[in-house]
Amino acid sequence: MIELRDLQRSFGHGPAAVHAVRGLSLRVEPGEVYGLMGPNGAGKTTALRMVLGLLKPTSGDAVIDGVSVTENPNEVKRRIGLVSASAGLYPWLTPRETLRFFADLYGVPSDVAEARALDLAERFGLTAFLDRRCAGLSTGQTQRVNLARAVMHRPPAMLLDEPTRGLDVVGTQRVFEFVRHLRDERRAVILCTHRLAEAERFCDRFGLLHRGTLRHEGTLAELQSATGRETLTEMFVDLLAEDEGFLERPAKPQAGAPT
Ligand SMILES: Nc1ncnc2c1ncn2[C@@H]1O[C@H](COP(=O)(O)OP(=O)(O)OP(=O)(O)O)[C@@H](O)[C@H]1O
Repeated sequence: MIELRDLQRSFGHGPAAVHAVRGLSLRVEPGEVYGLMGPNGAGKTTALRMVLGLLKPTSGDAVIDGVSVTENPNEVKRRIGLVSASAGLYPWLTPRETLRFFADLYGVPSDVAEARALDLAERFGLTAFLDRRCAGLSTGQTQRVNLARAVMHRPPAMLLDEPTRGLDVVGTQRVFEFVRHLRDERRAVILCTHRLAEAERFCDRFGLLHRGTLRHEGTLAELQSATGRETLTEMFVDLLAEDEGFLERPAKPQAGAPT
């Protein structure tokens, strides 16, 4: 289970301070895919970096599978798998070496790691290039290695930050199948993506983050009823229009008003 407890993070001090995350609390149960959605600059990556133990919260905490990130960041790292568009691979390693390297890093015994690497290579279609250097892999092949790498240590929690960035339709489809698989394996998943239509289909629940604050939370049906909008795209446009006032939006339908 992933639990964020009143997480806050500011950068800088005084009037110039950026309050990137302002009191974020949420819970993701095993087997649940939670879409943490928000426009650019909403605070998603900052929140994920705190959950991962890469950035110290100004206040608050995140608890992964019962372990507090502020008290025990190294134990938390063992319990989380990260897939990120910006995570590169070591170019001089092969995919097989990459999987073994990460297994080692997380303390997976080497005989288990060998069998697991072969199993994941099969599942993610890496077999044909398992012993080629990562430097020569395409974006799609690199992403497949990244997906396999993230689950080598079988973490109960998964964070996916823009996992489809730069991928074609087939690559995108593969990522969403991976998400479905993670749910079937009862992992707790947080997914951040700007692919709103896909997120609508694949996430069980959503948190709409704007300027560091969770503005709406719930299933798609709950969000639709809270916002009066049909799609996540329309909900996003409303959030942005609130700030910038430059978009002319049709008024939300009033309850009971003639249509
Ligand atoms: N190291 C930093 N120093 C100063 N400001 C930062 C730092 N990291 C993030 N910010 C600011 O915090 C705010 C939230 O950024 P963050 O990257 O978390 O947003 P995001 O929701 O992930 O956006 P995107 O969808 O564009 O990736 C932004 O205003 C950003 O400029």
